[in-house]
Amino acid sequence: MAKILTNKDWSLIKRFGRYFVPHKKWLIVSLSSIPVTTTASILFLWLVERIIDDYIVPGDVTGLKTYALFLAGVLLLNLLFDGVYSYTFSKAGGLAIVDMRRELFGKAIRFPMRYYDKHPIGVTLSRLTSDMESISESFAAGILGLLSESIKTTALVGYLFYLNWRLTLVLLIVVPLIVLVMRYLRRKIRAAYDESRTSLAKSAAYLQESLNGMKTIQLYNAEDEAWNKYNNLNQTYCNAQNRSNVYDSALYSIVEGITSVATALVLFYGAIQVWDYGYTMGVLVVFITTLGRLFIPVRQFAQQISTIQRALSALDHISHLFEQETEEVENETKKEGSSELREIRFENVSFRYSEDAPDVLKNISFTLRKGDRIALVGTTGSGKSTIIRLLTKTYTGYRGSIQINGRELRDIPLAEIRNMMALMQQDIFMFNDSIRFNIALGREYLTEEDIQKAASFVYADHFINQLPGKMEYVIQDNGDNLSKGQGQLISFARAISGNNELIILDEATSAVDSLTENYIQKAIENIFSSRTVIAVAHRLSTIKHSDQILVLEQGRIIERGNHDELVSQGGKYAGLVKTWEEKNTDSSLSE
Ligand SMILES: Nc1ncnc2c1ncn2[C@@H]1O[C@H](COP(=O)(O)OP(=O)(O)OP(=O)(O)O)[C@@H](O)[C@H]1O
Repeated sequence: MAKILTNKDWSLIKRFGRYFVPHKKWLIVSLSSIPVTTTASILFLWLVERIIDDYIVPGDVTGLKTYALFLAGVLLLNLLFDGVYSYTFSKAGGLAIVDMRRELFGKAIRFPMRYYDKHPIGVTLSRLTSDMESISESFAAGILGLLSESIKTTALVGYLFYLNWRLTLVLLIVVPLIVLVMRYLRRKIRAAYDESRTSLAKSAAYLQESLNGMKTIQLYNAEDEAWNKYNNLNQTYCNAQNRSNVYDSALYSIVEGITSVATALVLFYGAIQVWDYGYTMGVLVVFITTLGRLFIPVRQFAQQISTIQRALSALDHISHLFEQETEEVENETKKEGSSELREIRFENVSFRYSEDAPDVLKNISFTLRKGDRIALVGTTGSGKSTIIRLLTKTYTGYRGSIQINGRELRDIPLAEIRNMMALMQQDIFMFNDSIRFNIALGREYLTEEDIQKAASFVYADHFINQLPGKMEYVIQDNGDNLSKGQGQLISFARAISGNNELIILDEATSAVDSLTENYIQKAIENIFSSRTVIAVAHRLSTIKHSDQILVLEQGRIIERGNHDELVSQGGKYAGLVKTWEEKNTDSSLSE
């Protein structure tokens, strides 16, 4: 087996072997049954030889009956312990895989945002589902059989040596040939499996993306393009899978052929030995019986090699996920209340999303004190959201300095930051659960009163009270059964309920009906009058309520001041306001 598995495979096995440690009692029971089944197999051969030579050939029927009963007992014992072995081994494997899956999901929910920027969700999904499935199947079908069969085979070969070493050598002539074939095909099988796992993950990613965007696909009549793309990805997967099937079958057939040759050789050479050297019929029958039994594991081994290769390929993919660094984990992430905030200071902050990308923020400096309201205004892509992402530590790696209460942001634990601020997002994610759940979002310290208060503070109670079931109303499909404005009000209630000092408002640009718009404006006024706010603002009313407006263009702050100051300066901001006043059709200040 050492030649069949590479060093990398062994290190993968060692690395994931630790998941078996907590379930070792099942492994111990399982492994202890191997000596019993191995002894029973040899005992079986010995009994067959005795029955033939001592009772069948001389015609002793009474002794034959006793030995036949003995033989049946040995077979029964073998069956029983084989059962114990499979059950306990699968049990240990199943438990280890559940642990592995749990740990991997635990990691996946802490991957930094930049991980999900670069890796489609579907790929991670496929690692967590089909790769895990494949490890679990391979474990049950592959390693399970391989382990006990290799021990039994070794013991059987030892016994055959003891019976007739010449005949055993004839039998073993074919072994190097089998190993060579296995080594050659192993590489091919592994490559095909790697390709098939990768293409499966890609097609799962596309499937997930198109199911998410199904409404858009249908609205834009893009069904054919989506179908063709999925079909191509699926075809690539199918081809890779076919290739691995071809190698699988080739391996199986070649080993089958080689074992047939070995059987013929043993029969021929064995018969000569019986005639020329006076070996008993019993020994020959034992050899022929064992031949079948001996090559069953070898044939199985050939098959198991592919199952194991599939598992190793899946393990390899999964290990990349395990190696992925996660965000800082702190116990107090869900701590009640907020950390105190006195001042946030950006000094000459520049940032780019990756090494080879251009700076999207250039020398940004501003100060926000407790109680201040700052509005970030600017054209699309000017860097407003990026400032928010840096402040919330969603992205790290900025140049310059960002200080909160005099401490550098990169040195402040993530949990402390998250306790200090709450984000009201444009694209809020809604879970398929009640409105109550979607506001509280698992923060156990929030009481029913906190949730109700938060809803009424942001004027969400008006529409919630009209829904069937009120707070129990179940939100579906990421908010499809709510209007955009209602979704925003829930996002406000979600953010405000945590009592965090700083509210970060990423104002939505989508137009809502005038009644909801009215509630949204009043909610923002309420938030502005009670908290420290930094807002990516699009509504003129929001901007006018701010103490300081930062106008951004291509990653730089080009103007700063309050509404009146900026209007009187007659610059970019004044132009934006003028355009808005001329249009005067809606309240958005976006270009
Ligand atoms: N995850 C990302 N990876 C790489 N580049 C990004 C990423 N997010 C944003 N950018 C780029 O950074 C620049 C600033 O984007 P940002 O989202 O901060 O703009 P914005 O002012 O908030 O725009 P909008 O008003 O449209 O939301 C843009 O050029 C954008 O393409």
